[in-house]
Amino acid sequence: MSDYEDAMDVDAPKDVQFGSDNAAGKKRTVADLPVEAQDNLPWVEKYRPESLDDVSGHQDILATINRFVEAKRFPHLLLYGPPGTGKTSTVLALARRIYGNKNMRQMVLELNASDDRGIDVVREQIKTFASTKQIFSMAPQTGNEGLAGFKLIILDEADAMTSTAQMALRRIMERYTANTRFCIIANYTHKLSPALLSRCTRFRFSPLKEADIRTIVDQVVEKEGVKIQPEAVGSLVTLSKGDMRRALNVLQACHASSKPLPMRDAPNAPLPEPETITNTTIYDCIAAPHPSDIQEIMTTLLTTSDVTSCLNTINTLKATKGLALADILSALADQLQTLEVPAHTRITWLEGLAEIEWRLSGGGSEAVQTGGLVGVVRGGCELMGEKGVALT
Ligand SMILES: Nc1ncnc2c1ncn2[C@@H]1O[C@H](COP(=O)(O)OP(=O)(O)OP(=O)(O)O)[C@@H](O)[C@H]1O
Repeated sequence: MSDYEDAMDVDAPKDVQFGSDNAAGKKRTVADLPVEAQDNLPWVEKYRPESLDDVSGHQDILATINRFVEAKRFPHLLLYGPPGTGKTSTVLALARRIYGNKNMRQMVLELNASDDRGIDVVREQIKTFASTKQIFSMAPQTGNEGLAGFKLIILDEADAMTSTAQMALRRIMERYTANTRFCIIANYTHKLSPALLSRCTRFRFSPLKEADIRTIVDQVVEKEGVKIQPEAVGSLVTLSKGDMRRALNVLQACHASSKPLPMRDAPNAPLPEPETITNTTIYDCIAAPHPSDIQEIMTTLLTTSDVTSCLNTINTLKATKGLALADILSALADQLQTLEVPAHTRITWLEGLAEIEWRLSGGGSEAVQTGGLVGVVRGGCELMGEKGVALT
């Protein structure tokens, strides 16, 4: 059944499925699922914010959206920004606030534009949904009756839509503005047509601040009884680079791998305590180079003028720890930034590292670019002459 049919098919009996509805039309939430089913859910779904208040960070955006709801005036919305920052969660929480769980099913059409991105989807599914009149009286308890008179179409990953589909969409947006609002979600605005952009109020979801990720991670750690060292939480938060989905997925993977498996010959024997998650567990799970490895590479590059031995150090670490040059490059760039060096050395490093990253992303050879990395860092050091760098 398509998303559109799913959204319109009020009486269809449903199996227990996250986000689906039961026969009475009540939207199922995570809390309605049996405890066992909840345990099997990915934590990103289990802890997806239910209400706008549960969304972490983005205070200004949430305040503006709340004002729209209170004023009962709603423009078409465009939410854009990097993955895992809460765009979809915010729109779903907003829809829940306007319609309540019960009516969401009839009033919201959620399409993932990267699945159904052709012209047919825009012409048929959206058009039919947008043009049908709402035949339900809205639940008065939401307090948003003025807003609840229109339908909401959520177009996730809209930057994957073809340009023809985007052209068709802008006509549809105009034609059905009387009873429909669009929420367009995208990672990159440059892939959306300017005509579409000008019809929406835009909100940029920037990468989440470390404190905002930590708040949710701490809550999940407590609720799930995760055994994790405080410094490992710090590393997880930093390595997530503003992506909450990444933080929760890594935490769940580390937690799963820290749990002992039942013994084959004594399956009912009580299980030993799970191992505590450490910094190393986190770095291994993310496959990020450990800080001590980066320190070793940096010390060698800055203090050894023999290029061959620099190359050997990096290649040995890459082979024994399974590190990728791209990961070494970004971690090393972060570390080099912190050093006090003359401007011309810094410029050489910044330009050179950016060049290597660009060549790697274009498919450049790891071996050749590893040599390039050594050349760039050593070249910057040579510019300093005898003085060298003071390493702490
Ligand atoms: N700001 C946030 N507050 C609380 N949880 C969040 C937040 N952002 C992301 N999450 C968590 O990460 C998961 C993924 O978030 P969501 O789908 O909203 O991201 P997105 O920005 O729409 O990403 P994408 O661009 O990849 O679709 C959510 O289920 C939720 O658990």
